[in-house]
Amino acid sequence: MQALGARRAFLRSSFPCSRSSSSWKALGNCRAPSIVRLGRRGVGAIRSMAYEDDVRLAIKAVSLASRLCQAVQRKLVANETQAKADQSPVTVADYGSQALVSWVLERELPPGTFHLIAEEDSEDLRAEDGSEMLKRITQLVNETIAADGSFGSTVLSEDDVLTAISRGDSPGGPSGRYWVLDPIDGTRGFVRGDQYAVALGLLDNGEVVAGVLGCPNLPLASIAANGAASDDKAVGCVFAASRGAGTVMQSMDGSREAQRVYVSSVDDSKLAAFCESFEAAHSKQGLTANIARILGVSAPPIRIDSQAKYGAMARGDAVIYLRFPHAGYREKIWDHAAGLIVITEAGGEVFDAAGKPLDFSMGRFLDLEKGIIATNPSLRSAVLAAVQTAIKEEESALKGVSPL
Ligand SMILES: Nc1ncnc2c1ncn2[C@@H]1O[C@H](COP(=O)(O)O)[C@@H](O)[C@H]1OP(=O)(O)O
Ligand SMILES: [Mg+2]
Ligand SMILES: [Mg+2]
Ligand SMILES: [Mg+2]
Repeated sequence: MQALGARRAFLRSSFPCSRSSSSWKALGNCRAPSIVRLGRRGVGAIRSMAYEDDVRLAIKAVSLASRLCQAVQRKLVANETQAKADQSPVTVADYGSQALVSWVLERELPPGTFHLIAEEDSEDLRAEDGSEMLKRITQLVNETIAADGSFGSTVLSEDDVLTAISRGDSPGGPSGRYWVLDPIDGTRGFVRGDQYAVALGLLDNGEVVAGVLGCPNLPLASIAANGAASDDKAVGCVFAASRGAGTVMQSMDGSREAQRVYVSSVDDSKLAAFCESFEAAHSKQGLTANIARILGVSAPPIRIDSQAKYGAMARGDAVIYLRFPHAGYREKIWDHAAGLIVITEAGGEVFDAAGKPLDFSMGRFLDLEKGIIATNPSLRSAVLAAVQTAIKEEESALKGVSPL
């Protein structure tokens, strides 16, 4: 286990420009552009410094895991995907990503301080018919570590991989520090060859204080609400945020400078594009169409898998995010922790259908009223009112009575 000094040295070697800076400029890019504005001073700046090393470490872990996912997505084969008990898919990349992030965090954090709440568990891999998959995952993890080059000649055994994955079983709760991981958010998008995200958040006493979203397939250029394609075809974004320090976006391959991003300031709902799940099975697209109608939104929905939506919204591609799972679905904290802080530190607000903030202090699940909504402060009341009207209309239609 490493001392804090050694840990700092590792972080500096991972992010060569971080030597002297305590600002967001240090996040993986030497030449920060003029649009990187720190803006906040005093308490905000002090608070942001509290999580600076955590964010840097999270970026390192998420970037490594994203590389593993990219390698798998390029040549995804059918026997690398399984169905879980709830019929959702899981791939070697979900497991590999979780193993890598867990292993890196455990290795770099001070002894005894690492607690992880993550989506996957190792049960199926420990079963007899999981052994081929475990072998493949271990190979992928070791190839990714070797290609990165910053961990010496480390080679993980199958047992190391199982241990790293199993570490994600923390129950969470209202006190203490917990890392929260969705190793691949949007596995259906990943398998389809579309959008997905590696989502890593940090909870401190039940509140999200930092988050990093790796979105390997998200275009660096904004997604136009009218569907028009940009000339800039580069993809691969990392969004990073921590309390009081704002949200930055940088390119995954490090070729472009980090820039501070902000949610849209559009305050006329008729001009506000909204984003939602690509999968109709994940969110009620009929309900969201009705919310859009009430708000007078004319642009078609921007449909993207995963928390990549939160990243896209944080930089202003869409002004509203609407998520209304079908009856019986329970939201998990790893599906929203990183995305929430990426949006809020970019100036947005995230709340449920009762207008309440999301509560991350209750363990692995979110207990909320009927849906998740994000928008900017100017549109909050109008969007919430439209959501509540549309839900009433839906309930009345189900009961077969008029809402009036
Ligand atoms: N039946 C379901 N309803 C809602 N969300 C689901 C359902 N099944 C899986 N999910 C999760 O929804 C998220 C995808 O979000 P979106 O619909 O916005 O793309 C993922 O976190 C996905 O889990 P997973 O992380 O396993 O992919
Ligand atoms: Mg899943
Ligand atoms: Mg998910
Ligand atoms: Mg997942």
